[in-house]
Amino acid sequence: MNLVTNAADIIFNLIKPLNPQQDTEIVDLLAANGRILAKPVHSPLDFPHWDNSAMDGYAVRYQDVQHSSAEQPVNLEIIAEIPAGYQPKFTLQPGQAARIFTGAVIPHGADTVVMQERTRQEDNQVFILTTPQPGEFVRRKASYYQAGTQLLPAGIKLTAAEIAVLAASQCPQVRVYRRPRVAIFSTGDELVTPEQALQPGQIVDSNKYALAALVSQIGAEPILLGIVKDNPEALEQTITQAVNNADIVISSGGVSVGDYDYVKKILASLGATIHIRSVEMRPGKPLTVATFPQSPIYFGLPGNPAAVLVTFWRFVQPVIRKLSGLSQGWEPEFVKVRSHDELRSDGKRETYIWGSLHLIDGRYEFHKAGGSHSSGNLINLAQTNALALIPVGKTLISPGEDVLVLQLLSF
Ligand SMILES: Nc1nc2c(c(=O)[nH]1)N[C@H]1C(S)=C(S)[C@@H](COP(=O)(O)OP(=O)(O)OC[C@H]3O[C@@H](n4cnc5c(N)ncnc54)[C@H](O)[C@@H]3O)O[C@H]1N2
Ligand code: MOO
Ligand SMILES: [Mg+2]
Repeated sequence: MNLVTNAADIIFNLIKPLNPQQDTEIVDLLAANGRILAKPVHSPLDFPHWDNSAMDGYAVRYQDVQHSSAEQPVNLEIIAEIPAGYQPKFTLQPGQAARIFTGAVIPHGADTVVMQERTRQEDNQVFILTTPQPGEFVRRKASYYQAGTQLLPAGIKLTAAEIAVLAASQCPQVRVYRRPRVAIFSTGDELVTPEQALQPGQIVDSNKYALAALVSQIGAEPILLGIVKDNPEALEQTITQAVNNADIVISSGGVSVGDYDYVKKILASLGATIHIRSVEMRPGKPLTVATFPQSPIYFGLPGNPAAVLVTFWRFVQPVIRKLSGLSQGWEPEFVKVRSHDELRSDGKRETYIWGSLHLIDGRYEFHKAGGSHSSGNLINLAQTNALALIPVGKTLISPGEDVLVLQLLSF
């Protein structure tokens, strides 16, 4: 049995990210939200594109106004007005000012803007009531970004700010990694779909829905292969179909030691290399991880619904994010917070307890979900957003004590 951290090392090292040459596609910027940039972007534009004003006011020559004050204001002749969107065609001479507005181009000769609240205008004269800083309120050409240098590196996730940057640099389309394809199926003779009437002993296949939501939430494409009976031939057929059509395969159920738990046997018979057979964690002990030559990775998640969610968050989510081309930040991140409740474990396996983080007086606090923490109980996982971790060897975390928590970020 592997410790959780050893299992994580083994699993995360199995993953090679998608190929930046072959595994990419071009998408419109409006469809790029959440996608991973596959190629660094360089822009031929400087930012700002030209010297421009940060304020509504007057463009002046600093030399003219360097001794100006409310008591002894310098007055300048207003020779022009420059709204945003126009290129001034004159050069400001000594003793002159130009009326200017935010975003408008600074005329030749001017080097400083005085905001209008610090001036007084009379006809075509402006009185400067303070001494500005040299260059004040001028947004200098190329001071934010220099044309030709790297604007955005490959391997980052595109969200609002990155998409705005790409739009501003006139990239209406962008090359991103394709979405990883993730095949999902559930195993078990007892499983039915939510539409089917339940017969005695049956249970709805909720794992499919949990996994489909998790996979799409992190930007991958779920391929839903349905319910497979606890039958070696059926399993063999579905596993073969899955590994030939996906980057990652996720099954749930059938990985423990029962007579109908066939997944490990079938994986071995199909020539897979099994890297993980069980992990010292609760829930999730019989987690099984294998690789096939034609597919990066197979996750046999334990069937219990809570085990599915916990093992997905701890192992599968980072794998999908690493595979998807994210160069940084794909690993699970634990934060230390105060526990509001008593948390208990038998101390034998690393234990994950679901609950939620609450902001109390500016500090996060972990609140354990009420109800049963059995790995068969799915109900109280609803509306949780964090998993608290009790390490091997520790049996109790008291209220007020620090605890490590995995935040269940949606993306
Ligand atoms: N003798 C032992 N028995 C068990 C052990 C053990 O070490 N020795 N481990 C237990 C642990 S821990 C877990 S976790 C489960 C894992 O079992 P399997 O992965 O073999 O899963 P199944 O037996 O097929 O199902 C377990 C449980 O989950 C329900 N289930 C299965 N699939 C779904 C689904 N798609 N949607 C909703 N619920 C599902 C299933 O009905 C069972 O109740 O093994 C323990 N046993
Ligand atoms: O690992 Mo199992 O999920 O504890 O019940
Ligand atoms: Mg079983």
